[in-house]
Amino acid sequence: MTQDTMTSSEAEQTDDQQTRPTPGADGLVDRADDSESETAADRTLIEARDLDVYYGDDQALQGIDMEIPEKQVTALIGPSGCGKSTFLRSINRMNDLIDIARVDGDLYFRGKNVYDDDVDPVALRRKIGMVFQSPNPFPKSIYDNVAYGLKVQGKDDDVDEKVHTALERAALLDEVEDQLDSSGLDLSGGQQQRLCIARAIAPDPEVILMDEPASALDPVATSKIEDLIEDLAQEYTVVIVTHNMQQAARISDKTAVFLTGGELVEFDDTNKIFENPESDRVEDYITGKFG
Ligand SMILES: Nc1ncnc2c1ncn2[C@@H]1O[C@H](COP(=O)(O)OP(=O)(O)OP(=O)(O)O)[C@@H](O)[C@H]1O
Repeated sequence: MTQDTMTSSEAEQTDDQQTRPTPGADGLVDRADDSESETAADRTLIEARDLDVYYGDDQALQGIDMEIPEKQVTALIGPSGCGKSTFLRSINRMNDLIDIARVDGDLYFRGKNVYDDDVDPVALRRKIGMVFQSPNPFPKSIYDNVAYGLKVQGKDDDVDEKVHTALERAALLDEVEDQLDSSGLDLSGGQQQRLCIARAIAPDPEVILMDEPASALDPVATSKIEDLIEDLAQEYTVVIVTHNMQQAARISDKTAVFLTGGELVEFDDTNKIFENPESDRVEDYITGKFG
C-alpha cells in the first residue's frame, strides 16, 4: 500500500512509527549517534507537555510545557514554593517516592514518555542522576562513595579507572588523590558536594539534575561548583534549580521562570530572560520587585 492509498489514520500511524524512537528492555531510548549534522544544543533531550503535579488535592505544577536542550545548562528559577524542585523531580520520577504526589501529562526523555508503564524508574535514574542541596556523602571512603553507584549497577569492570575519571570530571581528583581511603565526611562542604557530583557522574548518566547545589556553600566553594557545572555541560545535560539569579545568569544557557501557583511564565535563552523578558511579571521578579 502506498501513502496515497492509505486512510489518514493509517498514514499517521506509519509516520508515528517512523518518528518514534524504539525503546530498549528498560523502556528507554539509548543515546543517539553523535555523527548527526545538528549540534547537541539543537536537540531537545527532555520535553514536558501539559505536565501537572499534585500533592494530594494541592496542585504544585500547572500545565508545564518545556523543551530542554541536550548538553546545555538549563536553570529553573522563581520564588519559594513555585514548584521548581517538583519539576526537577518529575524528570527522573523522584516524585514517585512521595506517596501523595501524582503526575498528569507527559514528560519525554529522548522522545519516550518516562511515565509509560514499560519504563523502569531505576534505569531512568541511572540515565538521569541527581545532586541535592546539602552535600550528602555516604559515611564511607572517598573511593567507595564514587564506586558505590558502579557496584550497585554491577559495573564491576575498570572501577579504579572510572572512579578516577569521575573525580577528575568533578574537579576533585587533584585535592584527594592521596587520600582516597579517607572518609568522605572529612572533606570540606565544597569538596563534599564535588564528591557527590563525582558519585552522580560515575555511572555515566546523560543528565544531571541539581537542586540548589551551592546554596549551603561559601562563595569560593560556590564559584568552583559554578565553573564545574559549565564544564560538565560539555558532556552532560544539566538542569539546575537555583534561588540565586546571578548564578542562573552566569552559568545557564536557558532559563525557566516559574511563578507562584506552579506556573511556568517564561522559558527562553538566559540572556533574553535577564535582558529583555517578554512578561512584566518576569521583569518584576528578576529586578527584585517581588519574590
Ligand atoms: N512532599 C511534599 N508533600 C506535600 N507538598 C509538597 C511536597 N513537596 C512540595 N510540596 C508543595 O508543593 C509546592 C511546590 O514545592 P517545591 O518544593 O517544588 O517548590 P520550590 O519552588 O522548589 O520551593 P523552594 O524554592 O522553597 O525549594 C509547595 O506548595 C510545597 O509546599
